[in-house]
Amino acid sequence: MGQTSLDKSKIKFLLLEGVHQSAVDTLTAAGYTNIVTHPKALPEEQLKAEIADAHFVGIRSRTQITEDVLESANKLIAIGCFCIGTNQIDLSAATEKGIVVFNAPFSNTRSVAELVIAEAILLLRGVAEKNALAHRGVWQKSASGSFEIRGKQLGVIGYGSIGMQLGVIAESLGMQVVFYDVTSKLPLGNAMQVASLSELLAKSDIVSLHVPETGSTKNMIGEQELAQIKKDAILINASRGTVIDIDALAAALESGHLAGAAIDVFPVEPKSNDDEFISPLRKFDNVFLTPHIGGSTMEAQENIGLEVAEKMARYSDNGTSTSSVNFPEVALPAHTDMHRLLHTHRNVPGVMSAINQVFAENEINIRAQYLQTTKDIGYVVIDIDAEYSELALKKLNAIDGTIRCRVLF
Ligand SMILES: NC(=O)c1ccc[n+]([C@@H]2O[C@H](COP(=O)([O-])OP(=O)(O)OC[C@H]3O[C@@H](n4cnc5c(N)ncnc54)[C@H](O)[C@@H]3O)[C@@H](O)[C@H]2O)c1
Ligand SMILES: O=C(O)[C@H](O)COP(=O)(O)O
Repeated sequence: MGQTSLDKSKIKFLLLEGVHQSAVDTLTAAGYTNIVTHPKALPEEQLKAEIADAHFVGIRSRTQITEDVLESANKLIAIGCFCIGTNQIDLSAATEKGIVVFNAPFSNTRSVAELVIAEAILLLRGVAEKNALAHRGVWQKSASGSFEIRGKQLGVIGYGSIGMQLGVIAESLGMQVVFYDVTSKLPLGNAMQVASLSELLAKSDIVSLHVPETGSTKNMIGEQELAQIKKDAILINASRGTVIDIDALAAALESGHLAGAAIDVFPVEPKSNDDEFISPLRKFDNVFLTPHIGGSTMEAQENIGLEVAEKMARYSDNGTSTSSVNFPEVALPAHTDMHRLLHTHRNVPGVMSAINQVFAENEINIRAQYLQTTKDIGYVVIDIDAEYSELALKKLNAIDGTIRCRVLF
């Protein structure tokens, strides 16, 4: 592990929302000791106060990192999302400030897929409703409306990591899988891509959503789409709450058009476990309502803790930004005996030439240089001899277009 210009004990990691102990252990093993943890998301004002002197923040899906919050985070160099979704962060504001965002793109994939399969089986057997009735003393032994999952058609909307994993498990249970995605995807097993959302909705016995929260997915299942779903089909959403128009879903359940639903994510979710969960779906016995637990298994949380903490420690130690969701990706070797300058800048003509001029004009030999760019920003890493790093840092910071520059040694 490389050393950082700031003593490791002074680099503050703020970990929120009960991030798994494996994250703390990983950071501690990497030599970081200033780790502040909170079991819950913080109210906005407290978040602003605590993030003010943090170099790294670790969150899950509840903490909203808005532009306003980032205004208070002047020392922040990276955000670790200990989950898949990154929609809770204003990514363009973070990028503008040169803050790298990491997530765990695969660690809870299996957990979500397993939950969806379990819900699909139980909904096809009417277990949600029969269980609720039994708790109220009603004995409803009947085969009517109960079906095996074998031979049924599963429609997956969003055939990414979770959608694909779900499709594979579903096929192993004898289901047929169709999927709809905005990009062409290699179908795993015998799955088949359909050309339109309408086609998928009209064909499927079970419709399951696995898209990210974006402008294009907002309310993608509304009144019109619900009407296109086969009568007596079931709908599952463990992606993001904004994807379904929840009032339209309540109406489709009220009318009996759908046989049931399983919803794990909601347009508005309680801020903490102490707050009441309010939803028009609460009255339906044939609907599984779960508190955003698709990825909440011990296995997933431990793996996520390890994965994201490693990414943050590596970025802190040597500048590696591999698998960041908003930054040019640079995988860096160790920089033994050298000082390493990390320069983030707007990707406009002239910046790289101004950077290289600093070294030419001051007769500083570049021992190694790594550059990656995205459309908007460039990330250049330059290794030089130790004696020049203070001067170079000052000069690089003065270049027009610089977002941020730091030095590691
Ligand atoms: N409930 C939970 O606890 C939980 C856990 C993990 C992930 N999630 C959510 O699940 C989402 C999906 O996770 P993933 O790992 O499979 O993501 P992914 O990025 O691997 O896959 C998403 C897929 O959706 C497709 N897509 C995007 N916009 C679309 C649109 N408008 N129509 C159709 N397809 C579209 C993409 O092309 C991609 O194939 C995450 O973004 C996250 O919000 C929820
Ligand atoms: O994006 C995700 O991975 C899920 O929504 C899980 O979020 P959580 O860590 O808040 O459970």
